[in-house]
Amino acid sequence: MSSTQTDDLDTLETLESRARQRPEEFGHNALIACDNLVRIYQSEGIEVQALQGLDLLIEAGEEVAIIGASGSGKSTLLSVLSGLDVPTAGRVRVGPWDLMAMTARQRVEYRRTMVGFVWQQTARNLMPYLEAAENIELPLAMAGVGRRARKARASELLAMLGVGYCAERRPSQMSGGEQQRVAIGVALAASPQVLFADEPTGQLDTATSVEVLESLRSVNRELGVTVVVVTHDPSVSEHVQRTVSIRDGRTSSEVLRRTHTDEHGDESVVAEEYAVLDRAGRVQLPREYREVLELSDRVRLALEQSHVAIWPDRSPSPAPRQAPVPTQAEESS
Ligand SMILES: Nc1ncnc2c1ncn2[C@@H]1O[C@H](COP(=O)(O)OP(=O)(O)OP(=O)(O)O)[C@@H](O)[C@H]1O
Repeated sequence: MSSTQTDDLDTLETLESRARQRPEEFGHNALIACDNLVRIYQSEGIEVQALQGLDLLIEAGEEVAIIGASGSGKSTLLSVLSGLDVPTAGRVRVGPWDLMAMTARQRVEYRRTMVGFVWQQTARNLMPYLEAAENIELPLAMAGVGRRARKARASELLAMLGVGYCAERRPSQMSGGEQQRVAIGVALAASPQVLFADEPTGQLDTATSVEVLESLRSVNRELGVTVVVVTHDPSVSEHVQRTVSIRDGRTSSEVLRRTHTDEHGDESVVAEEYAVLDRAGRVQLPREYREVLELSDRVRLALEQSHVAIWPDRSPSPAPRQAPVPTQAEESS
């Protein structure tokens, strides 16, 4: 066999083995991966697109707030992530669970073991006729955990959440903030990897809200649980490392808070805002920017050394470095 033939065979084998390999899934390292999620509701013959191709990756151990105006799609996203609703299209995975392909039984198992929930309405979180410790013990009893282990888990969680003194109180004997902190304990009873909180401070005053948010932070730091808070309240972002904004059913921007140490060793928290670039290269420009520069329909793009510039269509032509905007055929090639 000539060397050219051998080379050809090698190439064929390489090609075949490459074809057999599955392409790496979007966000395969993330704990939560939403890939191009679409959720369309049909209501009286009218279609509402609540999620319009939403991409979101959350790593294990993160503490994330998802914020957005009313109608932006937050509750829809939370229903999907909590296994209550199935999206119309796209992919969604939480840990090993493919939420698009779960059976009804798997859905129950997922909700019982993988994730915990805290809802806005305190009445939805706690049994009114049970004491705080009994509320935490209830899901453990249902899972067959022995009495002594249940009691130990309840007092450990109540102490960590700073409400050990409420152990023998019923919900009606506790403040709204205390009830929500006990609710966090109930959500954590079965040691889930992820805690979802839907407007957990919606019914609380500012000072009490801060206490509840600090409790969520200690859950994240001390137990390593990934915490996802969904809210319309932008001030929540001051209490979490990462805030993802949803607009029109898509992630639009993110704020990351990092601790910065200066040359004197003094620490300060720096918050930086980022726009989200989706997998197709789309960026949503903030409305304020669009309004100030009257950007609409068509804009000019230019590739600079370290950034991309955007001009309104009516402005004079930018410098010759202007990047050619690829045609659709070029983009998809
Ligand atoms: N079951 C449903 N049937 C029809 N339309 C729905 C349904 N649920 C939500 N929608 C619509 O989908 C869009 C997104 O709603 P969603 O509740 O997810 O937003 P949200 O950001 O959680 O709002 P809010 O903060 O007010 O709860 C809205 O236009 C809403 O009217």
